[in-house]
Amino acid sequence: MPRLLCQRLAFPIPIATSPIPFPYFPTKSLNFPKNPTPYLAMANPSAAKAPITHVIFDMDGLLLDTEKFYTEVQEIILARYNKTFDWALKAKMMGKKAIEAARVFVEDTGLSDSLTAEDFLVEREAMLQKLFPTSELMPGASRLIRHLHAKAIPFCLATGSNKRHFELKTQSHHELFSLMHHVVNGDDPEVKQGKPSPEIFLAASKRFEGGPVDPNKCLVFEDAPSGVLAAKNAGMSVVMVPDPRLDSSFHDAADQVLGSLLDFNPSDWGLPPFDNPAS
Ligand SMILES: O=P(O)(O)OC[C@@H](O)CO
Ligand SMILES: [Mg+2]
Repeated sequence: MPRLLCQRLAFPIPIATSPIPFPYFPTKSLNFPKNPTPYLAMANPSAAKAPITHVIFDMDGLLLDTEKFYTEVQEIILARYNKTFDWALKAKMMGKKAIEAARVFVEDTGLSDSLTAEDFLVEREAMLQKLFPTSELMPGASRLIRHLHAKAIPFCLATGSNKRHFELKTQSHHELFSLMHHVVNGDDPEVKQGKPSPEIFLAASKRFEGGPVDPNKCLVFEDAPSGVLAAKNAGMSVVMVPDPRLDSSFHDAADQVLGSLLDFNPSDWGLPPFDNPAS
């Protein structure tokens, strides 16, 4: 398996050459449904990797530095119950639709007798609405989006965030996010189940010009284990840019792992190279 030396992480990162056997179930419990409906990949897993023609971006934690807001608010709520928030719980919640993440939160913290998932969402909403408008871009996000746009590579957004939260988070980044061909939100009618279901990425692939796009030709960028699984379950390739505090065992399913979008080399995926790689 070729090994890509990744400058930032300073250790070789394997690029998966053989597709992950499908249906793919995580090696670690990611709060998968009790009787998991096998998410059979839509693409033939043995097919050689087609060149990438379309890109699908995740948003929270990948393009915008917003996961810290969820953590901050959840720590405040847990402190009221003398409990602490940890990255094992974070790994299970991130990337999910709000109500699905809320159910994980109240169950895993043992609060379900005193706090319903719905009440948790109400409690955190006011605090999040103050924080979201201050959302900043992750390193490399603007450069990559503008590069793909300049080279006419179709790209879109598929985020577990609902439309209201999307608007709050992007309100000072309108011009950049307006470059997206389309946006699929977590509360989209076509998205019945959140990540790791492949639904949101399959819905996103359908809405490109001439869609649905062959999943084999789609490259997803994600930060969360649930998002990486969703991409693999959709038969797509996925570059993971995880928070350094996330346990590295959650990197296994990704085709490539980077320390930052600044480390992404489009040529690795048959995409046009940056005009000025050092920028
Ligand atoms: O899918 P993304 O954009 O990461 O959104 C997830 C969000 O619900 C917070 O974890
Ligand atoms: Mg994310």
